[in-house]
Parts: sequence; structure tokens; C-alpha cells
Amino acid sequence: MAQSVLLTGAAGRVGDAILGGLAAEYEWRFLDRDPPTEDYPGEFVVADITEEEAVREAMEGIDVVLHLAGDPRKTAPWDSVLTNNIDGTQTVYEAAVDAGVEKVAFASSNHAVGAFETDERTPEMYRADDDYLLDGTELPRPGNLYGVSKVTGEALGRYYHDEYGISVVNVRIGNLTEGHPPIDYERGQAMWLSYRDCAHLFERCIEADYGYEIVYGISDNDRKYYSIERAKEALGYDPQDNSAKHDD
Ligand SMILES: NC(=O)C1=CN([C@@H]2O[C@H](COP(=O)(O)OP(=O)(O)OC[C@H]3O[C@@H](n4cnc5c(N)ncnc54)[C@H](O)[C@@H]3O)[C@@H](O)[C@H]2O)C=CC1
Ligand SMILES: O=C1O[C@H](COP(=O)(O)O)[C@@H](O)[C@H](O)[C@H]1O
Repeated sequence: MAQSVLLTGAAGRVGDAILGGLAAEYEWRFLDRDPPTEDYPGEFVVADITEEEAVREAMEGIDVVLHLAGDPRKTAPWDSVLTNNIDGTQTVYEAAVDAGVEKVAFASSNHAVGAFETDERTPEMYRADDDYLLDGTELPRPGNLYGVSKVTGEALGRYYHDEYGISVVNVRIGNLTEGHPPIDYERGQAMWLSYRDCAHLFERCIEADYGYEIVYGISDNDRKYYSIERAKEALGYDPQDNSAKHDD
């Protein structure tokens, strides 16, 4: 039987990429504070993730949550990330645990570790001939308050996994860009995640068996300073795209 999946932040770019590849594969429920502007293949709940009752109702009968909703701006101010990214994520986890959800995939970010990109290491670390690699076992090192909120989301997942046994995967998404890698942006090319690989990676988050994981969500770029080995090992991620081989 198809799994029931709740996609929060469904109306955004990452939601768009996931649905582009997986719309027909699951029994979907969607949640976003913005009403839908197109047809979605499932019930669409218009609610804010900080609204406890609405989130609890949206969680009923759900097997897996893909939790994307939040403020994605690297310049986001504290009051916004505190409400949308931290309080909202805690509300989602609490409701998920109470509803007996099996797995949560959390949209974390490259910005959880952005401060590893020091003046001494850049721009060399963005290049294919440099061997600097983060693999997800390093301590968090956010370079902005948005990154702090993503680290906090990862820690919330750690707590809810350890305390309640829910399976959690934190996907530190790189730079999702539709159609082609970022142009004239070395850092963005090193952390490019294609729409196709994004859908496949979240499909693996729905299907794979795991306990608590932190993985990097990028395509198989020649330039890379994030390892995708853990995503391969823990999830069976098999990316098809590479920013170096894109000839559009
Ligand atoms: N696009 C990218 O390259 C990356 C995205 N991410 C993360 O992935 C997630 C999705 O990002 P995007 O799709 O790019 O952003 P987006 O801004 O396109 O989509 C976010 C969606 O979440 C909704 N939302 C925001 N706060 C909400 C709240 N309190 N309650 C209900 N809905 C809310 C918005 O209405 C929007 O539809 C975010 O958590 C972001 O931090 C992480 C790394 C890279
Ligand atoms: O977390 C995020 O990261 C991506 C890539 O970061 P950038 O510093 O290269 O812009 C960003 O585009 C996205 O909006 C953000 O949510």
C-alpha cells in the first residue's frame, strides 16, 4: 500500500521539485500557509505550522512527514526563524510523535555549516581539485541566524528520535536550482541540487530504513565540499546530475 506523506511548505520551490518527480507515487497531504495557486494531487491544508491544532489534524493517518515549511532566507531575522523555523519545527515534531508518524525528513541547509567556509579556505574549497570535504559528522558551524535555526531543527530531531524513537533524517540541502546549475557562482555549482536529484533524494527519505541521520543534499558534482557518501549509504541515494556535466 502506498505510504501517506505530509509535505509541509508544499507551495515552495523544494516542494515543487519533490512533486515534479513523485506526485503519482504516494498518498499526499499538503500543508502551507499560502493557499494553493494550482491543483495538488491530494488534500491541501492551509495553515501555519505554529498552529498546534491544525498541525495535529494534518498529521492524522500520516506515515512520513517531509518538513520543508520555514523561512528559507539566509538573511532572515531572529524573530522570523524563531517562530517559523524553530517553534514551527517543534510543533511539527510534537504532533508527529503523538500521531505515531514513522519518519520525518527535515529540510536542513548548507547554512548549518556555512562558517566552515573561511577566508583561508575559499574560493579554493569550491573547486574540483581541492579535497576539503564535510561529511556530516563535523560539529555544526552556522554563519547566520538562519543557519542557527537549521542546527536547532536538527537538534529537535535528535531529541524526538532519542526520546520517542521516531526516525529522522536531516537533509542539508545545497543550492536547488531548476534546469541548470547556478551560473557564475562557484559555491552554488559545488552544492547544486538538481530538481531530479531532489525528488529522488526525498523518495529515498520516504522509503529507506534509518534511525537518526544527517546527510548532504547535493547532486554528484565534480566540484564538491560536501560528501554524499552518507546519503548513499544510509538512504540509497543515487544522484544522476553533476554541475560540471551540464551543458545548457
Ligand atoms: N531552495 C533551496 O535551495 C534550499 C532550501 N532549504 C530549505 O528547504 C525548505 C523549503 O525551501 P524553499 O522551497 O526554497 O522555500 P520557499 O520559500 O520557496 O518555500 C517555503 C514554503 O514554506 C511556507 N511556509 C513558510 N513558513 C511557514 C509557516 N510558518 N507555516 C506554514 N508554511 C510556511 C511558505 O509559504 C512557502 O510556500 C526551507 O526550510 C529551506 O530552509 C534548505 C537549503 C536550500
Ligand atoms: O538554505 C538555503 O541555501 C540556498 C543556497 O545558499 P546560497 O547562500 O548559495 O544562496 C539558498 O538559495 C536558499 O534560499 C536557502 O534556503
